[in-house]
Amino acid sequence: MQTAKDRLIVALDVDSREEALAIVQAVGKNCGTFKIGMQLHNSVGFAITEEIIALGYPVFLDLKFHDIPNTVAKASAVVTGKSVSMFTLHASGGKSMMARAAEEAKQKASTMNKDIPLVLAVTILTSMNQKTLNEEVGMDGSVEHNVLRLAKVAEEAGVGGVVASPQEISLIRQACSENFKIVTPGVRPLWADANDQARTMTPEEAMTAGADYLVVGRPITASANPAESAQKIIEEMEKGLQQRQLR
Ligand SMILES: O=C(O)c1cc(=O)[nH]c(=O)n1[C@@H]1O[C@H](COP(=O)(O)O)[C@@H](O)[C@H]1O
Repeated sequence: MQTAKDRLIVALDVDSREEALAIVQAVGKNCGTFKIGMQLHNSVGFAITEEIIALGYPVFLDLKFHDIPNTVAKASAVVTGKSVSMFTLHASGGKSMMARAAEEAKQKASTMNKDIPLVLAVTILTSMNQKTLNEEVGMDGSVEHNVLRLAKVAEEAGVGGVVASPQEISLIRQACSENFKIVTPGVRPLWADANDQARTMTPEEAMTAGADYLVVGRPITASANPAESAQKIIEEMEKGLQQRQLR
């Protein structure tokens, strides 16, 4: 059974190896996985993923692939070859793109005799609200309707889970199978700024609602004491897990 700590993913949204390793050193004991996104990866390349894995931490490589199926499938094999534990693609790339990526990750992991990474489909970014989605992106309907629709397509395509806001967890849980993973950014303790996140919940609320993993960046990495902030978040997550077990 995974503890609250195992379920906390800390986003290393910084520019350099040194800044990333300083966070790893500060909060390594207080989280389960480190997420490397386009900022850090595009600054220093795969070296930092390899270094953090070599230190013994699982890495979630969040490059949000969105391209034609063949390109995304081949990129999925590349990141699987780097032994990442999770990686992302955009659900809006379509079913065939997601299916090819999941298949390629499976095959690559099998040739390397390694665990298959958790392939995660990003539904609707947590920074988006209804107005942006409808008027700028041009998707009709509510955010919830679109998240649910994309989550169902992702599950049909054979990926392992989705990235969505905590506000959509219960809807996804009702519509998708129990072992389909839900990873939620947009998590904000009451003591932290929302920044550019639009659809948020507290760590306790997100865990109560049924999230498998929470992604937290700035409330930890930009705080005066990252280890203490991570520990406070874990305690809030524990309360949520207890609520969930009581249901
Ligand atoms: O795929 C993601 O991880 C992601 C999807 C999404 O919808 N919203 C979102 O915030 N994220 C990522 O989650 C992290 C959130 O960071 P903070 O807002 O600083 O907690 C960032 O690294 C984002 O890239």
